[in-house]
Amino acid sequence: MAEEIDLFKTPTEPSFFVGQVQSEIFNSPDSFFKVLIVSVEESNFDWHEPEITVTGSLGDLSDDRTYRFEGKIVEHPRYGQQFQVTSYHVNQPTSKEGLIEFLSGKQFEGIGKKTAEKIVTELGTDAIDKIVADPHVLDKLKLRKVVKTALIDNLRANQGMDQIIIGLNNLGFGANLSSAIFDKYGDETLHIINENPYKLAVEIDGISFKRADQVAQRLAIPADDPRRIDAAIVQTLDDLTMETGDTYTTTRPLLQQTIQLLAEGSGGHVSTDVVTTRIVELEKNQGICYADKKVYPTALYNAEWQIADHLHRLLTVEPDTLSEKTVEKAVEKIADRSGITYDEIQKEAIKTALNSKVMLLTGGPGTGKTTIINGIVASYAEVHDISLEVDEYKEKAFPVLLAAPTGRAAKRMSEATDLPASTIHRLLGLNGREMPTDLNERDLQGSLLIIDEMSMVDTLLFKTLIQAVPTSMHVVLVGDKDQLPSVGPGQVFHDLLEFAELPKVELTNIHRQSADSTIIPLAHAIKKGELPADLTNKLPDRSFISCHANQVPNVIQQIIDLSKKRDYSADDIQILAPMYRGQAGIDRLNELAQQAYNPPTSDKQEVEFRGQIYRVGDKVLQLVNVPEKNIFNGDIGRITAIESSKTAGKRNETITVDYDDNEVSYSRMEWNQLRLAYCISIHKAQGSQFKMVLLPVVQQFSRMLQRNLLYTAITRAAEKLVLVGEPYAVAMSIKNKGTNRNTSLIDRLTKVWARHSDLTISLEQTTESLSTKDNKSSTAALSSAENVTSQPELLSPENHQYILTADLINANTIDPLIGMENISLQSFHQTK
Ligand SMILES: Nc1ncnc2c1ncn2[C@@H]1O[C@H](COP(=O)(O)OP(=O)(O)OP(=O)(O)O)[C@@H](O)[C@H]1O
Repeated sequence: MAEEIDLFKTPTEPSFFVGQVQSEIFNSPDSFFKVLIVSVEESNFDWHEPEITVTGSLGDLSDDRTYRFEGKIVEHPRYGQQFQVTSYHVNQPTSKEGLIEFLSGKQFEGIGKKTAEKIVTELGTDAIDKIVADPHVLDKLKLRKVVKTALIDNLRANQGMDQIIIGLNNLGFGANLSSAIFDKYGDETLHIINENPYKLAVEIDGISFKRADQVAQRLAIPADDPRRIDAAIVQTLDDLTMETGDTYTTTRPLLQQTIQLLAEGSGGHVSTDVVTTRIVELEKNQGICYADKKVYPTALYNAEWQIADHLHRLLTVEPDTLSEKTVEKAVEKIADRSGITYDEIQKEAIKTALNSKVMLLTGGPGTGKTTIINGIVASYAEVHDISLEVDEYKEKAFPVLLAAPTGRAAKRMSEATDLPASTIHRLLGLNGREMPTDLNERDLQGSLLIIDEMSMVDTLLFKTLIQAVPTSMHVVLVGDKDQLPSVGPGQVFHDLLEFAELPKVELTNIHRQSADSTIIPLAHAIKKGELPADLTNKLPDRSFISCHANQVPNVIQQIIDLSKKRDYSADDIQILAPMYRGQAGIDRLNELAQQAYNPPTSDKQEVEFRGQIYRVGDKVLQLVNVPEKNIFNGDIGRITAIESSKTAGKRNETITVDYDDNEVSYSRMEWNQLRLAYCISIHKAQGSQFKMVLLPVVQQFSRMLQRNLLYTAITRAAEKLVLVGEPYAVAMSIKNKGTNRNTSLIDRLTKVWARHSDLTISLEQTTESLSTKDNKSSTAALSSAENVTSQPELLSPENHQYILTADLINANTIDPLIGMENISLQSFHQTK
């Protein structure tokens, strides 16, 4: 990829030339970056060739028009002199007379000389650029609506997109971000940015508050502009919830960190008083939410209520009643057919699933979750007389929907059930890059939905999923409650299991024979907080190699060498670690394993990217969801080909990765989606299992050492587990139960259920009153029933703001470490 143009550098006198596009050498499919050959008809620099190579962010240029390109000549080490474009436009008249002539020409219907004159007098000789950048500049000219629309449309069709790309370029955005911004806002891009550049931080993935703040500085937006402060508050709140996994924070961290973020931004420091006032104002306009001394991002606040509402909606509709005998018979039949004797809890799980609209199923490793998913699907098909032959559903939707949060977990689910399974994102038609506000309802089709690896599902994704479930559908949520919670905010599965009203079953009997596995008993012991006496013993399927953190690389090296002799390939072994840095960290171990499994040779292509070497044959990890290419966060593949700048030229560099026969090609711009995968983080390994797991556990990781992290890592091992490091570190993590995340889901569920039972009582009273013709009490009962809303707000708005303000003042004054100026009581009293 060409280096992105940085227009923040002090501009020197720009060079320009005028010419027509002759041919296109490169056109990036994912951004506006292009390389063109353009004729040179006129230039203000020394150029003696008929053509020049042009690079930069460019729209689709037509080859029968003449353009004026501005920018600079750069010397490319391989391709020689090139013209790097910073701005370009159709070569149009620049004199007043020429422009009037142009605008009153045939192509602008309804504009005569007089109107054209009016436009040029009002807007100047750069009228066209101004109109394209922001059509609202025409408002003051009072043109007829049809004329105005035709003018704008015509100008935009010819150069609207170009102007937007240039505008974005001028604001310092390179080809990639420009493309993301243009995708979102289209023709309105520059207008929206001019009106509120901070929208970029809130709505475009990859643009931070600080970046938006830089743009705002160019637009001379003052430091204490409400748009700036609001954006900083929202970003701080999002950052805090992402860092902690909580769905809310409190006023103190919000106030402190917002002030800090503003001070670090290019706009500079803002007083506590002003920030306090904006927090109150933003809350009033529902940009953030405040309840019970907790501050929520609006999307998360709403999501927790919506999850509760939707679960209630599903559960209030009775499932088709199945007689106990029918269910019993079906389960027996399925057990016979599969040759399994279900234990009592397993039977109960299948029966509960058949008789409940929503059911939670949890259990540790080897307790039969997969077995029971199969049992539920088969029994469901049996009692409802449904065929599970996929071929029979060419015309209609398959009735059983199976999904998991990661591609690998979905694949395992599909292999275990012999039925189609997909990621939740794919099921919902999401691309994984949506902002919370984009996540709307999509009705699913089918009658039974089973989600596996439910502990990985976060609040926003679950809300999107559950709202797409039609009321007639049965839902079974399966997971292991003791595993790590989701990466995104919330601990949905944990909270749902805590809520008494939801049907649930916990599988507790371990069915994988302990003779086959001592890994499973180890996992169950850890789950209970016990340190097994045989932890450091050498057992057939697990061992513990004691060593200091500094020795970990050496020991891992030896294990790899030994395992290679025993025919374990890099695919069979997965090294897991909780941290990237340090001697026993992911980066170091990746380097070492790469050298061991895939050392450089003269015939193997390799490239360097961000300090890491990628070589043909390397095991790599996909870091984000790209459903269009059928690859998902956590997928592991192998590099099959590399086109480096040496072989294909810098513009065509690619890495090709094979993910189980799905070959995916990454242009250089997409290489940041990849990482070496010999060693991956425990979080990334969730939802996957590996033949052999190598797990360094050292005190160096202390901050990360927690029981559920260790438990998750250990349960990834299907056949062999080798722990490497300090036994004391294992003891430490078993002891450290960690803390639950702060969420309000249980509270929302409780309130929604209580509200509906109140409502039932109220309605019963109403019916009774009506039947006794007592109009007075029936009116009261009706109004109390109607008054119940999804998000009960018992306080008046004024009281609510008063409490928030008081809370903010408290947050500032109580903590002597904040070191901020004391808040004046002005805003407090104003609100009061
Ligand atoms: N009732 C049973 N009788 C005999 N074997 C069983 C029974 N239930 C499960 N198993 C067997 O126990 C093993 C573990 O079951 P299963 O894979 O369903 O558990 P799981 O909870 O999904 O495990 P993991 O989370 O480790 O994948 C399998 O080999 C399965 O066939």
